Amino acid sequence: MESSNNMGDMPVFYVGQHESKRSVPVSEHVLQQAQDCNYDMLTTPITTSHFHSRVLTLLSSYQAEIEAGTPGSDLPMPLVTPLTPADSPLTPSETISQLLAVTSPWIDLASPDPVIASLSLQVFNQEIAYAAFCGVGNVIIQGPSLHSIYSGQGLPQYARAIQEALDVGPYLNLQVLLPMTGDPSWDDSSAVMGHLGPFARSEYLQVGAEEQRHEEKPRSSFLENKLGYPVLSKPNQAFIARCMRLKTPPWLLLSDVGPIPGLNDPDSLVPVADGYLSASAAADAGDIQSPSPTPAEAGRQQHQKHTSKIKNDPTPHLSYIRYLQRNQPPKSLIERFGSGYQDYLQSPLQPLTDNLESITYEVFEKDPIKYEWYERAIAHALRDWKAQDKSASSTSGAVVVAVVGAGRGPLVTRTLRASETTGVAIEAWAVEKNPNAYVLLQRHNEDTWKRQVTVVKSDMRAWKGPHREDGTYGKVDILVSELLGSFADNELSPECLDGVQHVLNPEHGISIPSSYTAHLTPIAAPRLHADILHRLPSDPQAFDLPYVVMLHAIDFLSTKSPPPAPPQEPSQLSKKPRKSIPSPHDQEQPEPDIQRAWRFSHPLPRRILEQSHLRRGGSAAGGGGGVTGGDGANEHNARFSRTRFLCQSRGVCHGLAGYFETVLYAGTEGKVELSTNPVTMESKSKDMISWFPIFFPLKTPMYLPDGAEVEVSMWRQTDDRKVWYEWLVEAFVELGGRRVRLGISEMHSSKKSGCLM
Ligand SMILES: C[S@@+](CC[C@H](N)C(=O)[O-])C[C@H]1O[C@@H](n2cnc3c(N)ncnc32)[C@H](O)[C@@H]1O
Repeated sequence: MESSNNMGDMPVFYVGQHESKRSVPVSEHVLQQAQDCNYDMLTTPITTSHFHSRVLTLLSSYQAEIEAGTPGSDLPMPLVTPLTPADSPLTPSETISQLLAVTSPWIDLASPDPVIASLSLQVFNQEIAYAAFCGVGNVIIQGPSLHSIYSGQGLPQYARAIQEALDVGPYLNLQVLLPMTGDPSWDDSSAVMGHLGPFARSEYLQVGAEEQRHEEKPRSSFLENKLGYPVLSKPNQAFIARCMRLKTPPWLLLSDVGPIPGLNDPDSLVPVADGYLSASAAADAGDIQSPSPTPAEAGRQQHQKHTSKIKNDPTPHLSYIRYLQRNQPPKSLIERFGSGYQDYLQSPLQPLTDNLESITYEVFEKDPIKYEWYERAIAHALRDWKAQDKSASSTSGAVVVAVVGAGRGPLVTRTLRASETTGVAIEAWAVEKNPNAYVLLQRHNEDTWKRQVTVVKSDMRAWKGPHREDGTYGKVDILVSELLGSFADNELSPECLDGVQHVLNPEHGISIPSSYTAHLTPIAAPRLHADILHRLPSDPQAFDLPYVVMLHAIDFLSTKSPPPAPPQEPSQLSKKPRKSIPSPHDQEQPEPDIQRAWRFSHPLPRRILEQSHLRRGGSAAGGGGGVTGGDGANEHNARFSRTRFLCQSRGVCHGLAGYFETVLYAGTEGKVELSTNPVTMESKSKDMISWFPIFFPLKTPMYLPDGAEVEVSMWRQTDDRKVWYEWLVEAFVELGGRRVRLGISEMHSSKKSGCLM
């Protein structure tokens, strides 16, 4: 279920109330009372217990005939006659669209017994049709039992029923309820009186199926803290926090947490669950794990005081949820900046072939970290240069610094500032090939840089270096560039920097960045897959392209920590720590296994560039040509990696998430680094917003069972005219001590839409 609110900095929670045995029909008065108590919505059953009894009577007469000896083959299917007024509390009204209608939880659409399945389907269809007729917008449907999910038995029947319901009520939103447990023995039907499931005849049940069903205590997600207050475990809090940061956050439904207070006495004053808990409840609400440090007597007193407070709160579960809402951490910078971009697929920029618009530069320049870190790196490099007494390339003795690919000039400003703060004199150059940005660079030089910079309009690969008065060209001591894409090298930084390396001081020259690495991990991303699938008819290459995307509704398939432990007793919860991604709002996310694919560093060793020049010339000494075409002059920038990931829990792989890290400068004062890798971004460049991750999709999603191993082959290919990526995913399992390949993806290739050099 998704709300369409426009979120500000704090998530908004829409909270509904559900009673599985609601005794009164939901009238306008009931709805008003619920809203006065701070619920946003209510559920209503579509049919009554009268209808339920009618269906049970029908079933028992059928079974009586069978027991009396009539062969089942002689009997027609029992037919549920149309609804009567006594069968449903619903009627078309003004308020109906504000209600969530619930289909009967006592049917079993997936039953292996054809009679039970038929009765269930008849009930379900009548309910759906009547709810749609009354003008209901949202219908909640009990999901198939976990037993059917795990055995696969009856699931197609269930799925077909849902498909039919979508035809019967084309304007209905159907929400399928699924338990948050992975225990297949959990039998939800045993908790519902008069459920049709257990009436299935034994000849239709698979051997052992009955034994697998255990009587279950009614379960609750809520735990009691030491003061008796209902609270959620840390993992559940983290799950809610994560969901509430989605572009369209889900609604929350509190199920069987007590009736709506004050219904019998309209004049009574009911306290509103405003999210301000009593001091003691609040102190404890978020921390059910801490042992009570108070002496027994004091604890007893406090408990008594608190119990009376809970008694005075008629909706403690709602109060707690509102408390969580009030205490959600504000959105991080990247979340605020990227809101609206979640799971929105974009084509990667190609700043080498295309000339960027001013607005694109403006977006880059909003990053509060990237430029700051560059300034630090430049300042470190200048201090080291001075301290190590290196000779500079200028005639004046100033260190020559060139920003290549200067855009609108933010890195030039930072370079000048680094010189000022370190007191190291520099000669500043700015090189840019975009003619429009060049206009702004010149204007900046006049207006803000006091003509301290020499601005050059040139492709950096064609730039001969600082032009001297005597007509010669000098060298550059520090070459500053920012040509990185979401997968590090995908905007052709290696090719551009190779092309400008000839201007670098061959002895002491420094490149900022000095190196960068690409990283990847397999992910489940059904929403992205569906989006790309929709594009396929108009773009047959849609699965052969990487996309830049702010990944949101995804799961990391390979994590470093063990899979979630089974539910623990509240008293055990303090023994948690698993390693987790240090994110302010989601401490419980296990750390994904994100592996390095490859690395580039600058400047390149002299001999590698020399060989490249030889190959470009096409001479015999340059070899027999490139393996993917051309003369192979750029082949030193081709890469291949094979990485292996263990996926503890089953899932579906829809593709690969890609990230990068870069060392801007590593010197005597340590390293200055940037990272978009979720594992290291907090420690290396927290709050950096310039880059979203990259996504390499798989055309055919790959099912992975528990414990599967995923092997990713990734290539960076080049034919001297362009650069492209190829990727292939394989899945393996251990069977009887042997490693068996379970599946292999197509070979994906972005060659047709490669990045032009
Ligand atoms: C990602 S933008 C960075 C701009 C700016 N340095 C910043 O950080 O805001 C890369 C810039 O490099 C320029 N560029 C890319 N390849 C280039 C090349 N071969 N020669 C000169 N400029 C280039 C692009 O036009 C663009 O302005």
